[in-house]
Amino acid sequence: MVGKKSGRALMREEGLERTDNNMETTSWPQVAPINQKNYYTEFMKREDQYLAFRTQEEEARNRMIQEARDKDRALALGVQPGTVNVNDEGVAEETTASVATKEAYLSKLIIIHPGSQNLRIGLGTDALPKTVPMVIARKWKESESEEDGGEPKPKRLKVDGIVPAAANPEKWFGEDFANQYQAMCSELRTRMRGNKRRVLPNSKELVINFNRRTPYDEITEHNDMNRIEWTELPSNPKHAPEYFTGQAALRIPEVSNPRYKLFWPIRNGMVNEKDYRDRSQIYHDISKIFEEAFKRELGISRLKDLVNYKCVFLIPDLYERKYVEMMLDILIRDLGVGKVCLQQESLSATFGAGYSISCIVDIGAQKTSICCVDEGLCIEESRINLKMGGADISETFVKMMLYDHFPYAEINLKRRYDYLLAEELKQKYCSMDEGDVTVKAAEFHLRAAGQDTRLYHFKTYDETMLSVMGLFKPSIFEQSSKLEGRRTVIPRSVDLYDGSPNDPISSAQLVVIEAAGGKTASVNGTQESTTSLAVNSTPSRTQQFNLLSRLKDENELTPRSSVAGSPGPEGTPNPDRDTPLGDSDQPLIFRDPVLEKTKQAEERDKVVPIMPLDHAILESLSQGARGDDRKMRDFFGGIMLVGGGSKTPALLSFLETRLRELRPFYGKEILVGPPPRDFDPQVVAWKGGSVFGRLSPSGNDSWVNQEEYEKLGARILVHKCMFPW
Ligand SMILES: Nc1ncnc2c1ncn2[C@@H]1O[C@H](COP(=O)(O)OP(=O)(O)OP(=O)(O)O)[C@@H](O)[C@H]1O
Repeated sequence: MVGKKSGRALMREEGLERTDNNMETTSWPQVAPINQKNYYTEFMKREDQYLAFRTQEEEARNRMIQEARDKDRALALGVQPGTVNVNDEGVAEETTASVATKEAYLSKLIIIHPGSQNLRIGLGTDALPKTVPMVIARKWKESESEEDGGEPKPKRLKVDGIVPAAANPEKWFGEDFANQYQAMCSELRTRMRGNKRRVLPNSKELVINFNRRTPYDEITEHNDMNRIEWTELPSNPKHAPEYFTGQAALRIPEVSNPRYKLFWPIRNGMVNEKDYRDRSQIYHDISKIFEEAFKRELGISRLKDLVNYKCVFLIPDLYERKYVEMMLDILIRDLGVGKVCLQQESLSATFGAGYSISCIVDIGAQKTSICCVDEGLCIEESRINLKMGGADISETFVKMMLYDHFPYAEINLKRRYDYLLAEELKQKYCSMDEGDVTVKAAEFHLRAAGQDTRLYHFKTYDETMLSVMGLFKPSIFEQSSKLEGRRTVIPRSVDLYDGSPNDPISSAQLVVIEAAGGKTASVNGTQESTTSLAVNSTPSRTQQFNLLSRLKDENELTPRSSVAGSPGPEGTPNPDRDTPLGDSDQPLIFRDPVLEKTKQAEERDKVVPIMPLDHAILESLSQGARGDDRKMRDFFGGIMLVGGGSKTPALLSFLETRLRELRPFYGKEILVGPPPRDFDPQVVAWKGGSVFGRLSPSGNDSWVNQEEYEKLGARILVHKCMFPW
């Protein structure tokens, strides 16, 4: 029987071999293996397999059903619901019913724009947001001004162990500051002379002499018409509230019983790791600030009602993933908001202004962000985040005034009333108009809890302009503490699969960091040499993968710690590691991509990215235009300044002139403007969030609801963000 299989063999093949008692070995049905060559699967290939899309579809279906029901009900009542009627003059009018539905929708829409200094919050029905300080005061053993042995801000340097006497304030801030300040003064004088402005040689002396010898006047409390209402505490300290938020926190007397300390949970547009020791405290502080704002500013007294609300939340353009994840968790899980949608600040500012293409420069309190926006998208590579802003201007203004014998020599920005005073003086007197650089008389009231009001008279000269000029010469700003505590509380975000850092970074930001790395102070205050952080230095994922596979194929994987080309044990070259690959004579260097990315991220974290504002804008523009001259001209013609710092008088025209000087080729095409229609630059981004939130649910698919968040957490953002997550 050659060539013929036995019956038993056939049965074995089919799995039907029977035992001696003639029964099958298994009762399980035998499935023939499928041909792997024609293997095909639809797994994760259709939208309906993703929870995010499925939920959207379900919602759309439910909405349609609801609308049909509403329509039927309205027809039964004799009104035309949700339609547009054409009136006698042929003008389209929305019916009362549809307007009412819209109103109801907007009254359940919350827009939140948090900042380092201010929180802007409002409902969809509000024309403008409410602004509250983004601060919380908690019961503490000492107030912030008593910490560090009462070290004042700006810090007065000690000479031979003691702070120089008030008669010598020029020595308070060190030689470096003094030299820079003097250089800026003479530069300004030269510039003003060049612009045919009158410069009196003895202006500085006039100011110093006046400030040195003018005493203050005292006004008794009952004669002070504008006295401050301080936050009242119960006489029994045991009954004192655990915390205060917003304006009430700023108005707690310094030496209260019990003591309170102010915490600002956001710093430079990121989580404040300098003043906090653990993540949960930051989390709860932010949550409390939002909760109080919901109650006091929006009138939502019961948190459980928030489930019926939607929230548009504005995040920085160059956000940190951990920051965004924390905010989302606070809103959805801790506070119970029904739906949340994330929106980038610059994009939102263009929505608020109604521009389709623009370069947004947002000068806030502690950060200045720059980003080119084109057709509803932030151009990723153009995003820049500079760690400087209005707070630096305030501090530098105070330093310059003190240097020029400011009569209130004890000013300490860590004290609440002094911080508010500095803000007031800056906003009142600082300007970028050269015409304002004259000797001017000024005055202020110093109002501190428990003491009589003092009326100070003083004079200013060029301090008012030079402090703002710091935006163009940021080395005059105090940088030493800007990186304090960085990465001590919140670890860097890493990729779920390979563990490499995955916070977004842009080419423009890398250029800023590289430029700053060579000359700025690092965390420990020492000078660092420029580190190579250029975009091209990082191999792309495909390159890394190809290299790895080649290495694996050739069995040449070197251990992580050893690098090819480094000497062998006795300092001799290691032939195993120095083997050339293919035709190349170069030794193969295997770099662990994850390790390298981590190192680069660590290097970046050690540098304060500061750069003159005008140069940073040019860098962002060139990355945004990507070599397209027409785009470049469009961006140059639409530079919009927003944020509180942009309200400084004449800053726009000064910046415009600087940019035209730097790029004479584009000349008058360069236009720097405020938001249109006299919009407050501080709230234009919030307004854009409101515009975005008003889009009909079918036009906006970036809402994250509670159910999705419970199931997938922050991973849902991959499908929900309009920007790459
Ligand atoms: N009229 C004004 N002139 C000059 N500066 C002003 C004026 N009004 C507000 N500022 C400054 O603007 C800053 C606050 O701006 P803004 O509210 O945009 O900051 P933020 O959003 O809280 O901060 P960040 O953008 O850093 O997160 C403060 O430094 C404040 O002193």
